[in-house]
Amino acid sequence: MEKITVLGAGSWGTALAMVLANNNHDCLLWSHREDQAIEIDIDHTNKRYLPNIVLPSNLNATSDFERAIDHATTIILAVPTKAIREVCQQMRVHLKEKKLFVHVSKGIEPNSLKRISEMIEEELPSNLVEAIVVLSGPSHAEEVVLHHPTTITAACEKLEAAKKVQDLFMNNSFRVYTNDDVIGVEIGAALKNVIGLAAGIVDGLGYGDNAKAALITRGLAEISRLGISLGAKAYTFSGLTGMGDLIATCTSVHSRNWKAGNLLGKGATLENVLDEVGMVVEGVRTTQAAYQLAQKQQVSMPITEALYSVLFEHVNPKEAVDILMIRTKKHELEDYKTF
Ligand SMILES: NC(=O)C1=CN([C@@H]2O[C@H](COP(=O)(O)OP(=O)(O)OC[C@H]3O[C@@H](n4cnc5c(N)ncnc54)[C@H](OP(=O)(O)O)[C@@H]3O)[C@@H](O)[C@H]2O)C=CC1
Ligand SMILES: O=C(CO)COP(=O)(O)O
Repeated sequence: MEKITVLGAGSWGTALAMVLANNNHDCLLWSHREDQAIEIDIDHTNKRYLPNIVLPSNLNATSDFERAIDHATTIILAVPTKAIREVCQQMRVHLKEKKLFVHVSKGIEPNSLKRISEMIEEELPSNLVEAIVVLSGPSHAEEVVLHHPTTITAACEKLEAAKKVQDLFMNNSFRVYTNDDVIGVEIGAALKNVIGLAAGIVDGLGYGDNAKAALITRGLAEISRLGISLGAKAYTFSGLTGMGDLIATCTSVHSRNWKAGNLLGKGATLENVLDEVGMVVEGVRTTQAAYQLAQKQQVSMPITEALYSVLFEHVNPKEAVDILMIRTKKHELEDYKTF
C-alpha cells in the first residue's frame, strides 16, 4: 500500500483517485475548495464533476494543502495546464523530502511553449524530485469510474519510475503500458485536444464521416510532424497517446473539446461555449501554443492554423474548412521520395 496524493478534484483527478483507492492505496484527494473536499470525504460523492458516482469509502479528501503534500511519497498533479505552475509554486513551499511526481494534464503553455513536465521541472527543486512521469492515453473519466476497460501509458526517461506508476494504477479494467518517449507522449496528449475541437466543429457543421476521418488522419500527420521536429519518436504517434487518444477525443460525446467544437460549429461564440461546457477545454489555449510552436519550428500545421483563425481571428468555421480544402495540391506523404 502506497501513500499517494492527487492534486485537483475535477473529473480526472477524482477518477484517478478512485482507481488508486480501489487498488487499496492510501489515497488523499486535494481540492482547492473546502466544500468540495468535505463532500468527497464525508458523502463520498463529487456531484459537480462525476454525478451519480459513489466514490470508494477508503478515499479521503482535504483542502489543507500542506497536509496533502506531507501525506504522500507520490504526488499526482491533475489540474488544468493553466494551473500547473501555480500549484507547483505552492508545493515548493511545503516540500520537505524527495517525492515521485506524476502529471496527467494535456496541454502546452502559450508563449513559453513549455510542455507540462518542463513546467514542473522549472518550478520544483530538482533535489526533491525523484522523477516526473506523465500518465496519458485514451481515457474519459466518465468511463474509468464505471470500470470500463481503459488503456493508458506511463512515460518517463527513467523507465523504472514509469514502471512504478504502472504498478500503482494497474488493475483488471485499467491497463497501463510504459514508454520512455516523454516528448512524444506529451505532444500527442496536448495536440489531440486541438484536433478534437476541430472534429467537433466539423460535426457541428453537419459534415459527415469522410471529413472526420480526414481530420483524424491529417491531424495525426501534423501532430507527428511537430513532435518529431521537437525530438519525439515517430512510432509514439501511432500508439495510445497519439492515434488512440485522437480517436477517443474526436469520436466521443464525453470529450469537452469535441463538445466545445460542436457548439462552435453550430454558431455559438467561444465565450458562450466555454460557459456551457463548464469544465476545462484544454484545446483552446493549446491551439494558441501549437500555432506559436509550429511557427517556431517552421512546421506546417494547416488544421491547427485553421482552428486558430476560428478561435482567435473570428473566421467563420465553414470558411476555415473551405480554406483548408482549396490549399495547393500535395503528395500524401511528405517524405514520399524516401519510401
Ligand atoms: N476528464 C478527463 O476525462 C481527462 C482529463 N485529462 C486532463 O486532466 C486535466 C484536468 O482535467 P479535468 O479533471 O478533466 O478538469 P475539470 O474541469 O473536470 O476539473 C479541473 C479541476 O481543477 C481545479 N482547479 C482549477 N484551477 C485550479 C487551481 N489553480 N488550483 C487548484 N485546483 C484548480 C478545478 O477546480 P474548480 O472546480 O474550483 O474550478 C477542478 O476541480 C486536464 O489537463 C485534462 O486535459 C486527461 C485525461 C482524461
Ligand atoms: O483526454 C481525454 C480523453 O482521453 C478527455 O478529453 P476532453 O478533455 O476533450 O474531455
